[in-house]
Amino acid sequence: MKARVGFLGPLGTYTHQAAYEYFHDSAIYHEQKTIKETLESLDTLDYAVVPRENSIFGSVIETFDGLKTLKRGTIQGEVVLKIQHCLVARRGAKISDIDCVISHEQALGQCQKFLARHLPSATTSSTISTAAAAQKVSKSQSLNVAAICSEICVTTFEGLEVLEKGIQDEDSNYTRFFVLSRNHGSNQSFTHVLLRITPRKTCAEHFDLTELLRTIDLCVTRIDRRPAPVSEPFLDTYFIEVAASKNDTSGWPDRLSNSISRLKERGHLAERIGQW
Ligand SMILES: O=C(O)C(=O)Cc1ccccc1
Repeated sequence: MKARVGFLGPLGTYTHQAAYEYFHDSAIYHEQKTIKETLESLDTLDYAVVPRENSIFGSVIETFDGLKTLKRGTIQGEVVLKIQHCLVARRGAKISDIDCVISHEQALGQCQKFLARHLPSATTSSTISTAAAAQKVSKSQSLNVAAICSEICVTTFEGLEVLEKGIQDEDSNYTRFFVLSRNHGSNQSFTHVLLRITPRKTCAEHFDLTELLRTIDLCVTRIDRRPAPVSEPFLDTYFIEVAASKNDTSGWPDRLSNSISRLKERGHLAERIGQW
């Protein structure tokens, strides 16, 4: 039976491309409206794919906000995609006609230099995804609005054409995506783990992040931080990615379990929300 995979839709998003890169024809793809809904789709689907971070614009906030309260599923893989953005408008529009550019905030952020140089007086407006922006331009009658999206959108939606290709601020533009699975996998040869940690409330003047990292005592490769889902002001949830070094794969699952136990002993909320 084919796996059922939820992704940030509609068809033509980069997340859709990342999902296809991972599952190819072995899956049936189910588009979801938002990143939050994509993560929640694990209630009924087997897998979900969401964007994690971009090499120009950084972490995808909605994804980490969704992971704060993830109820079902774990991260079991990642996909890295090279991203080439296009400026797309209704057929017949010229770049000088454009007074409004719409896209996902990540794509707008990755093309800031292009927009400042070529469309300095255009307004920008964010959409739920890049393909949602292309779909909106396709449905509109206006020649004054353009979307930033993948070239694929020109064949996915009617009446569109590419005004400019490769408009991202750096030629080298990559996005990492997480692949989540509804069921916990049995893969024992993982090299990456994502920990979700909400530190215990501290009476001290400052929360000591160095102490937290010392307690973990593993190779930390990424730290993301979002406000914790509690009413306490300035209490944060940390997403800490740890990786095994090449010559350290054998004992590392045990060292990881020990780290999590130590964190819990010190009163922190600590969970493993992915391993791949
Ligand atoms: O909107 C999309 O196409 C996405 O998949 C999110 C995104 C946006 C910009 C770069 C990478 C991922």
